[in-house]
Amino acid sequence: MSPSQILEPTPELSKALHANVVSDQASSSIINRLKSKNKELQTQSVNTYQKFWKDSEINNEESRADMYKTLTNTYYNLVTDFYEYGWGESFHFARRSIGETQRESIRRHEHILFSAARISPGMKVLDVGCGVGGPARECVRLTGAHITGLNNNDYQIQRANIYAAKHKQENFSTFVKGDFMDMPFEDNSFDAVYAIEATCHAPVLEGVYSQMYRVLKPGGYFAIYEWCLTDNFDESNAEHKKLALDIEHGDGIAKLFTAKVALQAAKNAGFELEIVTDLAHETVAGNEIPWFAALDIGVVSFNGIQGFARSQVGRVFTTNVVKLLEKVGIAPAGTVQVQDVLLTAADALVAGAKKEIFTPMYLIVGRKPLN
Ligand SMILES: CC(C)=CCC[C@@H](C)[C@H]1CC[C@H]2C3=C(CC[C@]12C)[C@@]1(C)CC[C@H](O)C[C@@H]1CC3
Repeated sequence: MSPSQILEPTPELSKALHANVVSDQASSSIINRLKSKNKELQTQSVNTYQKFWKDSEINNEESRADMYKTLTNTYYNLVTDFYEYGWGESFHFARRSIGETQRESIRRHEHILFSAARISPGMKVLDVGCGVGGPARECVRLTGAHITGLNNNDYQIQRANIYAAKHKQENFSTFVKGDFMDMPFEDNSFDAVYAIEATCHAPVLEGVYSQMYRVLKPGGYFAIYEWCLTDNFDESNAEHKKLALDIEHGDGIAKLFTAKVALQAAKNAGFELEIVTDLAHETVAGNEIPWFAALDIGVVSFNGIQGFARSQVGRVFTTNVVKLLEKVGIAPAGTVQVQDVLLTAADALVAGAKKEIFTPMYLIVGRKPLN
């Protein structure tokens, strides 16, 4: 396969691929969304994504890093509908306390970060890698700040705008298309910047953190949840390497970095660090249920569609429905592969968490010096 066979995830492609979906309402079902895709383009997008990981000249770390925009953008063109179906509007994990619902825990995890970033009413805040805007909408509700969501994926931006309209938040949020390694904003333009499980898509962490530093006003706060390999990760251990690769493949990540690299990158970017901790390994009352439990549910769950989708029976059910839809021509060819990629992600994330070699919540909070 040659890179010339790559289908670039341009705005035109996004329009053609999801044409009927974006004009649809916020809550259209996954079956309707799959039905509305441009089948040919969806199949070519699946093939493009898989080239980064299967037999092809771009199946290597260097190509994935060089082509991180194509890799991650294509990934989100394929998985966004599945994420919303099986997870919700906030694409991140959270620790849970006994009696707390999944949705409550997700919100609480966001509140922890908003409060660490000292976000208050009227502030101008940047959400880097905002997904379909779930955390941004919660930040508006909680703090009364104005949020700019930066995202390089056109489809997610369109979804975020649909949700903003549904929640009557158009005056409190703006969603901007752009690359977080080269942000389309002036220096010193935001009062606070945060990123939730998004900067792991960068080919170089220092690159994205330096951009966050540049656009932040002096004295402003930077707060992130980073996906990292922990100190237990052993580069020479084949099982560890395979898990890291499966997480990368399953989650659209060019390369996972260690917590040490992330910490050094934040220092090099210029931040004065105030909090650095792995929340996955913090034993604090109120967080009895680990983050990965949401993907390790057991045989079956009747806790809403999303709980069911994540259970063993739900996973098999979804795979079989997608197979059937693909067979009868309702879903584009390749959709089963997308579900498979996601199941690879789920298994590798849970295994990586249990071996304590991976965390999705390495918390780094810092400040841009006043002078
Ligand atoms: C990729 C990054 C940096 C963040 C996203 C984290 C999570 C929201 C996703 C990671 C694995 C995903 C899976 C699903 C939803 C979103 C994630 C938890 C599904 C439950 C969606 C429905 C599918 O049928 C199964 C998926 C398993 C993995």
